[in-house]
Amino acid sequence: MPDITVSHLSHTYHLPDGTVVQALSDLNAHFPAGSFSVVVGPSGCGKTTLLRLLAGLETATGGQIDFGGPRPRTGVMFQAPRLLPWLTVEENVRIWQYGMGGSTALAAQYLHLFGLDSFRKAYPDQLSGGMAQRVALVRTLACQPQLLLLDEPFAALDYFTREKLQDELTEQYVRQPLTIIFITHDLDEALRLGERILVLRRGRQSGLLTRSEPYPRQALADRTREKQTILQLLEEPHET
Ligand SMILES: Nc1ncnc2c1ncn2[C@@H]1O[C@H](COP(=O)(O)OP(=O)(O)OP(=O)(O)O)[C@@H](O)[C@H]1O
Repeated sequence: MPDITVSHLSHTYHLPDGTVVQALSDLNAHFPAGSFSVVVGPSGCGKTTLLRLLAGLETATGGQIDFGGPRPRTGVMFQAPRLLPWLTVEENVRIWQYGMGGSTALAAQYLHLFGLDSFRKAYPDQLSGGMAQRVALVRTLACQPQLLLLDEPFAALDYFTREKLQDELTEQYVRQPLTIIFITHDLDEALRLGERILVLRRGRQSGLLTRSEPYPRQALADRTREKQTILQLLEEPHET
């Protein structure tokens, strides 16, 4: 899969009272093929809008996204698992694969890898929040995406479950060719996951950090200096 290049991307929303909201404003960004990028920034800076545009769920009002060819096979995951309550765990994974490729064997393989064998026949309301989100991740991966877009997928989870899922995600990332773009407002999560950390402020990129530390990364490593850099990027007037 080729690199993804975002050029002069803008997006505006129009509220019913006529107010125009500039969610993204002349954003330029580069997502190399096979890299793990994290987009971090405060609430309202345009993170979800960027992800929705990358996913093709909305059309940008300006600028372009160049996928270097046809749009890659894309998996999207949100903060809520959005499982279908009338289907079992296994059926939730299988129905997602419909039209996207992926076999029963692959579904079973991912359920096994993520420790969900004994919950295959369970229904979503029989799962904990962490387990439901793990199913959502399995469901996305079992479609063999080339591009994985994740919008704060672990934000609602407790600390320990979040760390476990972060490690499980990086384990998959290391195992298979995958371009990941992960949205978060949590600096610890950004530093734990990202090889490239794109700092977004008021709809524009205000900085980019790169990290080469191998996975799995220590959860409690001292990252004060990097956090300070990101916080400065969020404070200073941006120049891109
Ligand atoms: N459907 C919409 N209609 C109108 N305004 C919207 C819509 N979606 C987002 N916005 C506005 O666009 C701006 C960017 O929103 P977006 O959800 O992309 O930010 P975000 O960084 O993901 O925020 P959060 O971290 O709170 O989810 C915000 O001012 C938001 O209020």
